[in-house]
Amino acid sequence: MSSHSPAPAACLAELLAHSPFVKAVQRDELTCLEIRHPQFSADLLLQGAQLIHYAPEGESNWLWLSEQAEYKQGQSVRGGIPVCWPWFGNAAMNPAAVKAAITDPEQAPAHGFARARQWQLSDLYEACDRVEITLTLNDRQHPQWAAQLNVEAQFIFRADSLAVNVISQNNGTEPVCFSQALHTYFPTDDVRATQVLGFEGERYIETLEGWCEKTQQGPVRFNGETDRIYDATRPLRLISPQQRLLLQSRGSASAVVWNPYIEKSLRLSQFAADAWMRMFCVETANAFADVITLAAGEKHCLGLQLSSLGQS
Ligand SMILES: O=P(O)(O)OC[C@H]1O[C@@H](O)[C@H](O)[C@@H](O)[C@@H]1O
Repeated sequence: MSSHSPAPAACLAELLAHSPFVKAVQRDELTCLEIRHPQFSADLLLQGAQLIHYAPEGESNWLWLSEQAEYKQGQSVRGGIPVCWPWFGNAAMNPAAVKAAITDPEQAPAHGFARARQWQLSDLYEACDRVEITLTLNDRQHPQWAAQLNVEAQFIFRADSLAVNVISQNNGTEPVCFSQALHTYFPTDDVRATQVLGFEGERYIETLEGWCEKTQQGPVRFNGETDRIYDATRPLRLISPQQRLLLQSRGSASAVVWNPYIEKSLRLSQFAADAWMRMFCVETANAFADVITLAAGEKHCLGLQLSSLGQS
């Protein structure tokens, strides 16, 4: 069973009417593609190309989604996998080569503009063992962004794994430098009993201590506010009390590990005061020194794959 469908936005509902596994539903102001396959389920928002749910059949969501999540146009939903593009984090803290394409880094929104924009369904493939969806961002103009980059996001859902790829292509005539991240939120029963393995011995930037450089000793644990940019050279194992996942990346040499802990939680939107206990972010990135420069016509793929490590 399979179907290949180029899907212009105008006929989204019509094309999905023939889909065995995918339908478009409204979540308040946002359109969500609900994927209900016999082997897995997923919910993908067209705004931001933001995946907010993926679960193999019989399992709970592998992604954390805030119970206070709001589905409003122009604001990223708290949870899932926001796509930060074409700059990561505070624009002003990016290297000069990235800031060269940002008109006024002091005024630019955090994490770029793609996460708050409407993307379009451009390809859909459905089979007995997987669903593949490609979303394209057609509206790539922003007052703060002076470069010409195309971008699409591919999602490959299977019974036992999830893959997400963000493919950027320079369609201008000059080289473009940019940063980005797949800002994945993971659930945990208790972040204080959660570990991230695979950064041992790696250098990281401690953004909470004046962006100083440190070296990771042992697993990453969460005992306070955490906001670090790691060199990432190996697959990561995310070990929480109820879930053990393997996170593999491609086209990325950096990863951001984030938990707001108690005080910063109070300042976050769509975030309960105690939600810091139930989530952590490990973001597959091109950030800090690991930025991407594309010559005219060149492409780059930033990707992640999540699979289960089984029970301990
Ligand atoms: O609230 P936002 O804009 O989604 O950002 C959440 C967090 O995203 C992380 O990537 C940053 O390292 C944090 O500093 C930031 O607080």
